[in-house]
Amino acid sequence: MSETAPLLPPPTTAAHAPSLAQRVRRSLSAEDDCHRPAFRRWAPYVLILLVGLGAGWGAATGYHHVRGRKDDGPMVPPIYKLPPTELTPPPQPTGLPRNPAYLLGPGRAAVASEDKTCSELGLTILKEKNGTAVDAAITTTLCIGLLNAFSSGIGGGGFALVSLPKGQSYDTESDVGDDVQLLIGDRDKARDARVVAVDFRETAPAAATKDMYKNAGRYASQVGGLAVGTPGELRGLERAHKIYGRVEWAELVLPVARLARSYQVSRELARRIRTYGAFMLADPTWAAVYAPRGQLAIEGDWIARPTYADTLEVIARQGASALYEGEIAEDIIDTVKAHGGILTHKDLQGYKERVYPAISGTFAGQDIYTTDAPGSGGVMLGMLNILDGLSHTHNRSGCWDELSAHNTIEAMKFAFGARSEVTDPKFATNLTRLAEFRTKAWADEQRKKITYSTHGPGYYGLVHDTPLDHGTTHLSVIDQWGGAASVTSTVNLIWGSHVMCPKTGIILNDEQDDFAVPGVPDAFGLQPSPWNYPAPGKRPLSSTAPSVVFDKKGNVRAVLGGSGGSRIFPSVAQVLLNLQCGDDISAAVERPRLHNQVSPVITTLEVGPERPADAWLAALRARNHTIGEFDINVGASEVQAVLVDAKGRVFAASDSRKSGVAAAY
Ligand SMILES: N[C@@H](CCC(=O)N[C@@H](CS)C(=O)NCC(=O)O)C(=O)O
Repeated sequence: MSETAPLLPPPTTAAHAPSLAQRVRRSLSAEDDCHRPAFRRWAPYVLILLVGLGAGWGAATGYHHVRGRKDDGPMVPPIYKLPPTELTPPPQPTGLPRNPAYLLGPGRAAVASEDKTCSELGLTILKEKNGTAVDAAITTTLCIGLLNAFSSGIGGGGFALVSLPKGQSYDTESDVGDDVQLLIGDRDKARDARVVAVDFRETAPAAATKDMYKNAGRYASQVGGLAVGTPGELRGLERAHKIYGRVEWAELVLPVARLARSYQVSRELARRIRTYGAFMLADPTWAAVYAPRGQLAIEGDWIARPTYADTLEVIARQGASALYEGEIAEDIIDTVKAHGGILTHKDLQGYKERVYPAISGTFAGQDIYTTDAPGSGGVMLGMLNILDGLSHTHNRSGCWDELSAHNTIEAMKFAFGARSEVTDPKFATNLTRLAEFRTKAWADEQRKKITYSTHGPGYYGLVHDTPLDHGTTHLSVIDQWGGAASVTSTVNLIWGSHVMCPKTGIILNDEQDDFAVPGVPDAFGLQPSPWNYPAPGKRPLSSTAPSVVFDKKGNVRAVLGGSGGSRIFPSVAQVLLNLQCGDDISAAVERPRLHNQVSPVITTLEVGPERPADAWLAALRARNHTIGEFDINVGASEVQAVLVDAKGRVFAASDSRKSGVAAAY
C-alpha cells in the first residue's frame, strides 16, 4: 500500500472564478433555441391546443414530439446549424446557473470527468483501492454512462489512450507486454510505445451500404434502430484493463451497478432531460427511468435504472463478452430489429477493438500523443504544427490578440480541410496521405497560405460531394505513479438513437450519423466526404482527440480531451494554446473558444458576461471573418483535463460548461 496522502481542503474556486460566477442565468428562450426546450412545461397546454386547434397548428409551430418523427427537431445545439450570416443582435447570456469553475489540487493523482460523483468515484479507485489510472478511468467511464447517459454508455463507443508510468514498457517479460506486442503486431513498435491507443469506435453493421440513408433519410441515421452501430465501449474498457489495470474487473463495475439502483438527478442531467428528453414521455422504457411519476424528472429527483443495474452485475461477473453474446446480446438485437435496424448477432460477436501505438507530434517544445484516424487527433496535430511555426502566436503577451485569433482560425480551417479526407484507416486507399497531415512539412505548406484576410471554403482543401451553398464524454486520469488514461466515449447525439433496450436498460448509440450520407451534411453541419460513406464493418469518422502531453524529459504534463461534435479537436487545441498563454488548467479550460469548420462559412464565438472588445471584433471582421456570437452557457463543447506542473504537483479541472467537477488527492 502506498502512504496515505492528506485530504485536500474543499475545492476552491479558481482565481478567475469571480467573473465566471457572474454568469447569468440561462433563459427559457436560450433553451428554446437549443432543442425541444420548454416542451415539458408546456406539453399539457400544447396537447390541449393541438386537440383543440387541429394538426395545422402543430405544423405551424413545429412542436411535434412523437418519437421517430422527422420533425422531432435537431439533437444538437443550434450553433451547429448557424446560417452563414452573422447573428444579430448578440445573444444575452441568461439562464440557469451552472457550477462555478473549480481548480482541484495540488495533489498527486486526479480524475477530471464531467460529473462530480463520477470523478469522486474514480478517485476512490485510485486512493482506496490503490488502482491505476486505467482502473479509475473504467469506473468513471461506466459511471458517466449511468449518470450522464445522454453522453455515453456501454451502448456506444470511443477511444482511449493508456500511458504507463515512466520507465515501464511493454516488454515481453510480462504477459501484458506480450499481449500488447501481439495486438500491435510489431514487437519493436510495441516495446517502444510510450502511449498505447485503444480504438473502441462503433462499426457499421455488415448489412450497411453507402446509400442506406439515401432512401431512409438522414434522420434515420440519428434516431431509431438504423442509426445504431456495433457498440465497442466494453470491449475497449476491458482491453485497457488488460493493458494497465490492477484492481479486479468486478470491483470496478459493481460500484456503478450499486449506484444504478438509486441516484439523484444532477443539474446537468435535468437540463438534458428537459431540453432533449420530450421523446421519453412517449416510450414506456424511457419513461420508467426518466419520468417515473408521469412527468420528466427534474434536478434533485431520485431515479433508478434497475434493469441496467442487473446488466452491470452480469458484466461485473462475466466480463465484456456478456454484452456480445447471450441474453444481453439478445435484448440488443431484438430491440434494434423492433426499431427497424440491421444489427445482427454476427456483428456483435465479430466486434474487435484495435490497439496501436498512439500517434504523436510536438508543440511548444512538448510531445503530444493522441489517437489516429478515424479520430481527429492527427489533424489536431496538424493545426498545432501550423501554429507552432508562428512565433508571435499565443505567447504570454500576444495571447488571443487579434493576430493570434486570426491565425488560430486559419489553422483550424486547414485542419478541417484535411479532416475531410480522414477515414477509417482499414478502408483508406492512401494511408500516406493520412500520415502527411501531421508532418511539419504539411504544416509549413499550409502556413505559407495564411494571408491577411481569411478565404472562402475552396481555399482550405475541403473534400465534399456537394456544392457548398450554404453525447460525448471525456475523462482524464493521472495516478500516483504517473500513469495516465485519457478516454473519450460517445453515443453521438444527445441520448444516442433514442433507443433503450427494455430488458437490459442499455441505451444505444446513433454513431452511424458520423458517416457521410451522399449529398447531405450531418448533425454538426459537416459536409459529406466521399471517404466517409458507410460500409460493412467500417468505423465512422470522429472529431475526438484524447491526448496526453509529455515534457522533453518524458514526464506526463497533461491529460485532456473533450466532447462537442465537430468542436472537439479545435477545443482541445485551444486549451493547449491557453496553457501556452500561461493559464492554469482551469482558466485554460474555461476561456471562451472560437470555432470555424470551413462550412458553414462562419466563425462562432462563445460569449459570457464579458463580451470581447469591439475593436478586437472589428479587427477580425476587417480580415474578412464572419463572426457569430453565442451564449457560452449553451455548452457546445467541453474539455476535461489534468495537469502536472514542473514540480510534479497534479491539478485537475472539469469544464463548467457541463457543470463538471474534478477530484484530486
Ligand atoms: N460522435 C461524435 C461526437 C458526438 C458529440 O460530441 N455529441 C455532442 C452532442 S450534440 C456532445 O456530446 N456535445 C457536448 C455536450 O452536449 O455537452 C464524434 O465522434 O465526433
